[in-house]
Amino acid sequence: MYNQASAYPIKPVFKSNDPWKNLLDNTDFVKTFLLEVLEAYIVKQRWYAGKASKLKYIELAEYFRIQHHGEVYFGLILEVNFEEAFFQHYFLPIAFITDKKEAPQDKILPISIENKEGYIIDAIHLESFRKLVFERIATATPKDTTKVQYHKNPVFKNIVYESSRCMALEQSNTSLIYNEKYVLKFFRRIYGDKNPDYEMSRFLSEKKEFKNTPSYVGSINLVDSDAINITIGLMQLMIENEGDAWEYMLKELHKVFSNLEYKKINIETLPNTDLYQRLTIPDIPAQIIDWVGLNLFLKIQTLAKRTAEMHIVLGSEFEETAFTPAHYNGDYTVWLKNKMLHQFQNRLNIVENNIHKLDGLALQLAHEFLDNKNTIRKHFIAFDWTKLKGERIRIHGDYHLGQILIKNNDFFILDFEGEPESTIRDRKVKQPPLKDVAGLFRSFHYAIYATIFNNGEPHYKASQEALFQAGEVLYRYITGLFLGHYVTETQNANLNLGYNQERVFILKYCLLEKAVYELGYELNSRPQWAVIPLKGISNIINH
Ligand SMILES: Nc1ncnc2c1ncn2[C@@H]1O[C@H](COP(=O)(O)OP(=O)(O)O)[C@@H](O)[C@H]1O
Ligand SMILES: O=P(O)(O)O[C@H]1O[C@H](CO)[C@@H](O[C@H]2O[C@H](CO)[C@@H](O)[C@H](O)[C@H]2O)[C@H](O)[C@H]1O
Repeated sequence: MYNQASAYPIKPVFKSNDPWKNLLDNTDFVKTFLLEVLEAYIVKQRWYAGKASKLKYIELAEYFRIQHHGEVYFGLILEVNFEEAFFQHYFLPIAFITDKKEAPQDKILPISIENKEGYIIDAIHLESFRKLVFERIATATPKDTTKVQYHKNPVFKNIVYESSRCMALEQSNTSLIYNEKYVLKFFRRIYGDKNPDYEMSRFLSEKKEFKNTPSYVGSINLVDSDAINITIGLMQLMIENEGDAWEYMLKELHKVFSNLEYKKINIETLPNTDLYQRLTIPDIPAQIIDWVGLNLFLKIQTLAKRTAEMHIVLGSEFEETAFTPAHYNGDYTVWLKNKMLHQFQNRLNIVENNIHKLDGLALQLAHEFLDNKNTIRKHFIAFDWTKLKGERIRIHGDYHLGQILIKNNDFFILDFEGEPESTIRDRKVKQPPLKDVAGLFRSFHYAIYATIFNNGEPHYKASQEALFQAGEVLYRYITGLFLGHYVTETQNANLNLGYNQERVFILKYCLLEKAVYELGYELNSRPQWAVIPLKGISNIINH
């Protein structure tokens, strides 16, 4: 039998006399495959989101065939059950190959089928599978009523397969590039509903023709045994880009912090401004422009404009109820407070369980976080909808600099899947658009502190305290300028964000929420980064 601890054996671990196309009807095979192979395989995958929990067992929830003449692939929907009494679903397409050169990586299981020795592999590594999927989307008919439904935007006619490759990026799903022109994202973790990325992509690009997101090309949805529509794949036009806004920001900020010494700037005498004041470029003192450079401020202005345009489009629907704007009410408030308190309790627990991983400033700030738990809890409870007059709309939900591509000095917004930890229903709840703005502001804060922590002393001569001080001044001007443009744009388009005090209240509420969310994300996936949200939380509760 297969030993999970060892490397894959050379000899097939399973022999089947059934043909490949019937293999999943063989209950012995399914049992061995799930129990003895997939458990070991899945936990090593980049897209597996259950790493912080203890896997109990895997079940095959559903499977379907993707086939053409003699070519057969299986799409597996795996239900991963955890010791902590919850489950997650994953999509894994599989293929059988007899020539291992066909897929040098990611062999799941050596197997002998009808005396032919070979491997079961993740089908995305096989060109013939990628080609078949592409052709299915390219030739999709407007009304597909089969179990696996392929859809395409009618604008895309006569697309012929030329090439395909895996994107090979650090990402939570798996994206393929076709003809160097299209990106097909296979969702790995899947939910019993249409994926918000699919819904938002169709709404923004197909229905509203919003230009600053990749155009929707097509999709694959599975209609499961309960007639629920599950999104498996989303195809969009590829945006040839110069990198993402996170990389751009880190590069720019390194220059900005280097300028402190290069331009002999006295951090103590830098002019300052109030937090979350609406600014325009003429409001920014010459000394600050000289230090930071006008270019970065102009970029922030463009990003504010694109963000506002996205929200204006998302707030412009009057028919499709999934997108029509809503007002604050009691139900929303109960939902929000429950969610916040649950998330906060979970974060307290994560911090307590991981405090041994922290030292120095991070440890000090973690103690401050725990000591302030009542203050933070009160902040989350202090949400009084009767005082709020603005609108709630569908939002991006996980808006940060890593979700934005840069091309020709412009920004393109991607990945509308929503916050990874939220349930699929929660991700579709209409939220204040300022929640996205808060996501981005946290990202500016992250970029500033990542620059200080990553480059630190060897590069910058100033003390860490002085760098924090300069970083906070910079944060105030960047966010103020962003707000100035964002609020003006949305007001001109009659998107109601509420009155000034309301806007600042929502922004601060969402900033703390996001920083608390991030603390859990970092402690679970990269504890050395936890200092960044901890510093963010400290700044928010102390100002
Ligand atoms: N349409 C596109 N054009 C160009 N690059 C893209 C496109 N879609 C995704 N990418 C690249 O792939 C990365 C991951 O995409 P994303 O949708 O965020 O996937 P995930 O949900 O797996 O995080 C993006 O950060 C971007 O670099
Ligand atoms: O995988 P996703 O992109 O959906 O988002 C998760 O991972 C993000 C990190 O890649 C994480 O973002 C946090 O770190 C970013 C820098 O790496 C920073 O720009 C973001 O502001 C910060 O939230 C995100 O929170 C998490 O959901």
